[in-house]
Amino acid sequence: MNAPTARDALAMTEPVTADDAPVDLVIDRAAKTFRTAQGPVTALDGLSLKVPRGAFVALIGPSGCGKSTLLRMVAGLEQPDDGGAVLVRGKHPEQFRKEGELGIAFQDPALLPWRSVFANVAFPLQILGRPVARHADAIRGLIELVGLKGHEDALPAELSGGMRQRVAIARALVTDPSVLLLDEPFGALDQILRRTMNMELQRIWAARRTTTLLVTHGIDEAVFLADTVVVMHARPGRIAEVVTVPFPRPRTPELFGRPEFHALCDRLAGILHGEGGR
Ligand SMILES: Nc1ncnc2c1ncn2[C@@H]1O[C@H](COP(=O)(O)OP(=O)(O)OP(=O)(O)O)[C@@H](O)[C@H]1O
Repeated sequence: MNAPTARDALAMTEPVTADDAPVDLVIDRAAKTFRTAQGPVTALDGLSLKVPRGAFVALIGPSGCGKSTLLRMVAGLEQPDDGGAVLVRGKHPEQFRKEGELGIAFQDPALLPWRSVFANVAFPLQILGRPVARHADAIRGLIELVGLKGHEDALPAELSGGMRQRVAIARALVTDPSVLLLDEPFGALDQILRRTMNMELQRIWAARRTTTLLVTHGIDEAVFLADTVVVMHARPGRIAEVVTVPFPRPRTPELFGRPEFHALCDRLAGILHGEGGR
């Protein structure tokens, strides 16, 4: 494993936003090399990052740079190699997840087809052994929050792709998690629906201020939603630059057309393609 770069060290020592919020997520020299039949594949190479409570952080980078591996580590689904560590609110991620403190939504909403919207949203509570009946009002409130009021009894097959993603987001929030992990949650949606979902996600995040880590291929989506964009490079996966997004909230769709928005997207694209971006 290589030593962390100066940039990684900077990202490690400074939270990704400037305020004094407590740190929710500490990623310390996280490295991951997979042993495959074709030889070792280094997905992550000593990546360090701190995320303060309530922040919205987007991870962008080329395919294969280790974004999903990193998210899976934060979810406790993958262990960092020796020498690295991930802590969520001071706890091991797996413990944090098992306590229902982590909400997770991936590109495939993976709803249970025989269960209604209500029952799908309730599912993580059942896994944790919590009584659904006692949380029924909260579940209905979440379904309303994601804009699906009136669809509580619908089956996944009766919903559009965007509606299914909203169910997945409601399900990720049902345990009232402290940290939300989203891996390309809108990747399968068309551009118009994606923008709508970006607005929805901003509204949901503003209502709850859950610390959020979003993996996306969409530079515009990252800039629209995040306080901070972490740009990664591939082979091996590491941080290229941590960029603060200066636009005030709430952000409206009109931001997508503004010159300063395009300028920041261009800068990020430059960093992604190794042009420095400054
Ligand atoms: N379980 C695994 N076994 C072997 N190699 C793996 C495994 N998981 C990931 N990799 C490899 O690690 C590297 C990083 O994969 P990862 O899925 O984290 O990248 P990514 O940035 O999320 O990619 P994408 O944007 O295409 O989803 C890739 O080269 C991938 O092939």
